[in-house]
Amino acid sequence: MKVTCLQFDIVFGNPSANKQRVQEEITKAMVGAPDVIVLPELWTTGYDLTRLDDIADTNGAESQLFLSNLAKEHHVNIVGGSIAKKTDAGITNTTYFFNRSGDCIGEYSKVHLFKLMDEHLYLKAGNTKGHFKLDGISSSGVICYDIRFPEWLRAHTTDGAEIVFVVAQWPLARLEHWRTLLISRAIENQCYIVACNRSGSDPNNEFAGHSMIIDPWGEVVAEASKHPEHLTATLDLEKVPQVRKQIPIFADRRTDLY
Ligand SMILES: O=C(O)CCC(=O)C(=O)O
Repeated sequence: MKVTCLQFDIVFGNPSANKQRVQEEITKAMVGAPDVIVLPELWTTGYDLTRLDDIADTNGAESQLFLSNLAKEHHVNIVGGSIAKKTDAGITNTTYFFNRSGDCIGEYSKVHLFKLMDEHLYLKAGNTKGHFKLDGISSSGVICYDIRFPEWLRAHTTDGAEIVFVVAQWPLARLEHWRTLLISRAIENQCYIVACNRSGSDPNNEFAGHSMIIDPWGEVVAEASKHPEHLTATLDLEKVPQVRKQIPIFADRRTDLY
């Protein structure tokens, strides 16, 4: 399974400019014939939280249609980063997953809101897991700050996830946390981690880039620079059962104690 993360700079508070950008980036990325394209967190609006009421996508409908059409047109699976989804219950930071036919095969709203970037003041937390099947492979998607909660990713891998996609706007100031947390989540869950971060900056933060693809042994298969780029790697999914057999941590867990 060949995966490409689209790491790019996001235009602050400008969904139409960002959509145009994503359309161009996906067209460019398809030259390498990936099976899966991954976008970063809040890629339509950026962290323009004070204006979300005006620029969030009602029911996520426009973003879903946009991504579904791209998936269909390019015959590619898309892990749709995340967008600000507005409903009567409030605004959530929501990711959608699409198969090659353009069907939406899953949806996940960030469950851990990041207070350091004021998310709790503008967003509502989700309450469900982010599972989906990608070309038959059990996969999950989580969002940025979620990676600081090992029990949340564990809950996905004990349900069977073999690939965990992470979409993010992770600041440069904590780049080493990003790298260490992602590698740890891969080692402890013996799964592939495919993590797509943005690059560039907004009025409040400079972002780290450094999208990463990590195998179930914790080896970094590919890592981007700080700058906009497409990060591609081929996942060898045989490695998941191999590593899980070699060190059987799922069987050895003491669920009677914790
Ligand atoms: O946990 C962190 O340091 C960064 C998290 C973050 O930027 C986010 O969740 O958007």
